[in-house]
Amino acid sequence: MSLYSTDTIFALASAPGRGGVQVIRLSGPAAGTALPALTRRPLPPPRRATLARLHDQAGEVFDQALVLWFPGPDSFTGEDVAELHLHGGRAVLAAASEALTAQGLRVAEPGEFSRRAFEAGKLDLTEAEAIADLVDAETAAQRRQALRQMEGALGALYEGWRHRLVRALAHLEADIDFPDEDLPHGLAPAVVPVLTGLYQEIGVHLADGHRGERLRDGFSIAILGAPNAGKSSLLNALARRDAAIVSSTAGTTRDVIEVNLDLGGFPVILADTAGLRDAADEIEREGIRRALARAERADLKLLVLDCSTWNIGDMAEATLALADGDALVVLNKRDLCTYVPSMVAGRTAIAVSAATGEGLADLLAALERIVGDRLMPGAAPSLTRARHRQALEDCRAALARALRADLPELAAEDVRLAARALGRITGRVDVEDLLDVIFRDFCIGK
Ligand SMILES: Nc1nc2c(ncn2[C@@H]2O[C@H](COP(=O)(O)OP(=O)(O)OP(=O)(O)O)[C@@H](O)[C@H]2O)c(=O)[nH]1
Repeated sequence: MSLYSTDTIFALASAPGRGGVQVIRLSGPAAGTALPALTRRPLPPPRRATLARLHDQAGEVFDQALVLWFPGPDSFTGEDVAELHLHGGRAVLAAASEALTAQGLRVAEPGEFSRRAFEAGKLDLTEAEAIADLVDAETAAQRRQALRQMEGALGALYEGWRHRLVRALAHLEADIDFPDEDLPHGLAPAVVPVLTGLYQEIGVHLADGHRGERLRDGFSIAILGAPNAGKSSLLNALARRDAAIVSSTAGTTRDVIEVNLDLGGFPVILADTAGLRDAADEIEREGIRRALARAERADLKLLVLDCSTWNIGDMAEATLALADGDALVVLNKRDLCTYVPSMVAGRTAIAVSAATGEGLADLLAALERIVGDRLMPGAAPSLTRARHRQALEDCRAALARALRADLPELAAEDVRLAARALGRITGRVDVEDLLDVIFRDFCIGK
């Protein structure tokens, strides 16, 4: 249980500042007395918005507001909860905070409402994480993913797997503990297909190209190329603002400059980098080192070549060396070229002019397609955090050990570890349900 679970907490649930309405949420055992103390009236009927005048300690009315009462356990936190829908403004907020503090309520810690909801069993950890993701979502695809997770899709997938494991474990343990009992035959062998099946399913879930994590964090694209190819101009044109400095002096960009884009609902982080060449200047060399490091981490590289000066001999070798599977070739300055090749080094090239805007729509469409293919959610919910991935990898490693184990006792221990690893994702790590399964399925000892 939380350290503070007997405290009654309150916090501003809406964004601070001036506005039509601001919402203060209260949760805890004293919510049911704090609300009548403010309204000087009995509690309103549950879950019904009621207009009330709110009073401070001295009896002065500080606002006329809508109040709501959510008695526990049917509330977000599972505790008694009240909401004050006040007029938005600093003085009203200050008066409400003072009145609540005077009644012994305290300001909530960050995330404390969700934490209480988790502790009351109202949410699992994946759902709590999804609330944070929904609030942070900046694009439509991020919002959809967060909502799906908040509605429990990811938690249900992992809980489903955990239940299968717990069941398998119950079978294994029953075989170990009660070898002479009147149990169905061949229990332990029956466990093998369950473990192999789960091992494979988790493997497929993990091999998703990190789409859920990418969608949450943003798909990263690094713009690379020789100095003066027009990388900064391209970034500015795609971002529709002057984020990076453009100049005819080669070697202008020294550090990595990032802008966020929304490409067809998918979040993209576009990074401009220093032009690649053998630089004499120490700062420029550091810029190039950073450019290469950024390219290494990028999900996609845009190799920008100046089509007016370009020929294969001139092209910086480093640029070509970077042209691995995740690269798109862009021929810039097409306004200066009479001939624009459609292929470069065996790759399709997209010709654009960052100066006139020509070809940018084609480039954006190509990027949108690539990003969409890589991030589009599948039928099953995607894992969204490195924490989930780590736990699933631990689970899979434990399953592999269990399948290789010589003794049922050793197999059982690894299956237990595998189930715990899954439990870490949702926050359900209890073994009570294991006992439930044993007694329900086998009626051992009646
Ligand atoms: N005509 C024409 N000029 C362009 C185009 N794109 C960029 N330029 C010019 O090319 C020069 C270099 O542009 P930048 O965007 O600074 O090039 P960069 O690749 O970022 O250069 P570094 O920072 O040195 O690596 C500038 O004078 C731009 O105005 C284009 O499509 N057409």
